[in-house]
Formats: sequence, structure tokens, C-alpha cells
Amino acid sequence: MPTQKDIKFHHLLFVINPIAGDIDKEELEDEIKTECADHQIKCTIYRTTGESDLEQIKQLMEENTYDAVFAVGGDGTVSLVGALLIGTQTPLGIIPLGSGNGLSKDLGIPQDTEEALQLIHEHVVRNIDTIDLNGKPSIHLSDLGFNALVVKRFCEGDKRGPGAYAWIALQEYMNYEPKFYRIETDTENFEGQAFMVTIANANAFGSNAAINPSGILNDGRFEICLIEPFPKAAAPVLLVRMYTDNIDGSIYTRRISCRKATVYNVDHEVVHIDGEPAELDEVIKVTMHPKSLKVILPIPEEA
Ligand SMILES: Nc1ncnc2c1ncn2[C@@H]1O[C@H](COP(=O)(O)OP(=O)(O)OP(=O)(O)O)[C@@H](O)[C@H]1O
Repeated sequence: MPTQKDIKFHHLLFVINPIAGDIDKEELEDEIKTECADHQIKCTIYRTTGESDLEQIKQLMEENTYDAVFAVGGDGTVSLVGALLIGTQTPLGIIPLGSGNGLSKDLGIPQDTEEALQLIHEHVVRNIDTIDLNGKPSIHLSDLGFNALVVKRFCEGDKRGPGAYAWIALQEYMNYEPKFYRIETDTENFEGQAFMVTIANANAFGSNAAINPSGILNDGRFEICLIEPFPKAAAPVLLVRMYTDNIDGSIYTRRISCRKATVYNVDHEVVHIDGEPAELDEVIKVTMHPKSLKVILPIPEEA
């Protein structure tokens, strides 16, 4: 078991999103600095601004050698950092502090900040798959349709946190009409209307709604999860199924497991990639990159 219990980190980069999850990060920043100083680890902190962060972090990574880069924030911050680490030997660490923290939950990373911080000292490094949509990396879940619209409205608004997200979802649900999609994959095809189409590398949204409960993050496959048009009265049952890992039992859902896909977004519906709104062409090519990202995980109990 290649644990890194005794492999010491020497230099770490922490990418902190000051606005993620509506939580003050100053105290945490001090804790990170103290934790690193106490263990003779050099620590560099980069605070995101929401503008040209990718370029700035990339430059830091080119000019320095980090043993790992920790994303401190929500799924957007994880995605930002993860995108720069795909295909490299540098592992991604996560200190979850966003509104949802979907990927960190799917990876079994402690949601408690103090516990997550201890991953600096005791952890295993594992490789996970990533996918890309027209060349844009996705590590977690990407959507076309209803949820992508909610994500877009959430990002446009100034309120953070799960409550704000749920409120927008409720408002948008009242008037949302399913859109038309054509999907070709190496296993099955689909053509028709859907309420939402999720391109899933992982399992559950940050809200814990499991759209792809049986997805595996390192099996070289991804899933296209469809929610087809359903009567309004079926919505509560669908929601309960999502929160009880039973979405596949619904007559309104369909799941295609595949290694590559082309999604024709005929109605030009909005898209998000890992929780961030994205601009993509009508034809979306989805490509799998098996075990292309190293991640820092807690040591499994059986180890
Ligand atoms: N200093 C900043 N000011 C304003 N926006 C920022 C700043 N830093 C990052 N952002 C924006 O924050 C968003 C990413 O937020 P992140 O996903 O980390 O947290 P969240 O939305 O609260 O959590 P989650 O994605 O888990 O729901 C990006 O859209 C990014 O542009």
C-alpha cells in the first residue's frame, strides 16, 4: 500500500478562495501557516480573485516545485487547481470549504477542516480518471439542462451557500421545459427530450443528490445520466430517489456507461462543468483520460 505516511512534504501551495461557501478564511489561513511552520513545511498561499487565477497559479507552478497543491474552497476552486494538475505528478489536495464540495465528498475527504488539514501529514495518493468536454477538463460532474441553469443563476447571484442554491432551483423548476438532445456513445445512443443530462465522472452533487450512485472514479468509464421529461407530481419521488442512491430505479431516468461520447446540444441549452458555467459549441465531444489525476486521500481504514 503506497501510503505517504512517512514521505514528508517540503513545499505546499494552498489555493484559497476567500468567498467560497460564505465562510471567513482568515483564521484558516493562519492555521495552515502554523500547521506548516510546526512541521517545517514551506507554504505558499495564493488567494483567488476570480480573475486570471488559472494563469497566475500556472505561473507559480512553473516557477516553483510543489509537492502538492491544496484547493481550499468549493468545487470551482477544486476544478481550477485540478485542471492544472491533470497529467502531472503533483497531487491535488482538497480542504473543502465551499457551498457543496461534491468531489471531496465523493473522494471520502473529511468535511471537517481540521481533519482535512491533517491530510498534509497522513494520506495516500491515488490516481483518478478525468474527462474533457471539447478540451475543457471535468473531474466531477457536468450538466446540460435544468441543473446547469440553476448553477448559472447561482453564479450570477451574490448569495452563496446551499440555501441560496435550493431557492434558485425551486424558482427555476416552476417554468423549466425539457430540451432536445442527441447523444452518441461507444455503447448506446439516445435521441429525445431530457430535463437534464449529466456527464458524470463521479457520483453526487455537492447537495448529496446522487445522480450517478454507482459511478467509479478510476474505472476508465464515465456515465451519461438522463432525466427524461416527467410529470410535476413525480418530482418529489425523483428527489427522494436521488437522496437515497436509488435514481436508477426511476422510470424517468436512463444511464449510459461509456468511454467516449458526442452530445448534440440541439437547443443550445446552458452547460456547466464541475459547477462552473461553460460556453461550449453545439457539438460536445466527451473524452476519457484514465487515471490522469493524482489525488490526496485519507488512509483507508483497512490499511
Ligand atoms: N476573490 C474572489 N471574488 C469573487 N469571486 C471569486 C473570488 N475567488 C474566486 N471567485 C469565484 O468563486 C467561484 C468558485 O467558488 P467555489 O466553487 O470555490 O465555491 P462555492 O461556489 O461556494 O462552492 P461549491 O462550488 O462547492 O458550491 C468561481 O466562479 C470564481 O470565479
